[in-house]
Amino acid sequence: MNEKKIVGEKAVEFIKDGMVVGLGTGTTVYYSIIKLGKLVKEGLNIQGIPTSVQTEELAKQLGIPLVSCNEVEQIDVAIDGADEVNSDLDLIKGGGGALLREKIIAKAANKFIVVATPSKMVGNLGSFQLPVEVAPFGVELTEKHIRKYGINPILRQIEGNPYKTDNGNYIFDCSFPDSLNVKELEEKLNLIPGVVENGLFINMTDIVVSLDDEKNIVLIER
Ligand SMILES: O=C(CO)[C@H](O)[C@H](O)COP(=O)(O)O
Repeated sequence: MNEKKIVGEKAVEFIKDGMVVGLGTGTTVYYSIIKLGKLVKEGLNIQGIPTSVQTEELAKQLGIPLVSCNEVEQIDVAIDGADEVNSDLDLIKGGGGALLREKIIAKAANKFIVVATPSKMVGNLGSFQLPVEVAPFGVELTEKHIRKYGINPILRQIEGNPYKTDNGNYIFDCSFPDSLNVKELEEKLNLIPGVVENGLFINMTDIVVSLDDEKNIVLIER
């Protein structure tokens, strides 16, 4: 049973003809995008807004018409994955490094749908290290400010070099103590000069598509 495929494809039922659709990034929403590509070939008329270069390339291969977020009046629905989802439907995202574009699109969407296998559902956010996107300029100063909150930031590396996002920035993967309130943490991090965005998505999710203990599809609404 491919859980990612099941939840990914289910979310596509929310997409109707004529919609502008935010296309998330990752291995779960991948199945939503593949399904959308099939439906487009069968005549579904949508415009997609990709949240990463990786998703843009996939959508192009599948023939999904794309549009820039600056060219549309509104985004009807955005579908995306998550690294963690708590019972308030707050999220940690950014494991794939696309958190900035994902958050811009999720915030702009009339409906934000998260596709999450049961392994992503947690009691408290924070077992997954929180991705924080930072400007390369002054990165060591930014790191010192992040540490002041009791957070332990580790610069994401790829082949011995700092990982670079699609926006040319770096990412700190941050472990933080349970005592920190995630709603406050989201705001505090973004007040630090040099922090571009963080992967806490608070009060943004409308629906989570997941599976229950019997592996039935469940729609959890906020
Ligand atoms: O936030 C993300 C990318 O920045 C992804 O949505 C998140 O990492 C989940 O990915 P996957 O579905 O592959 O587990």
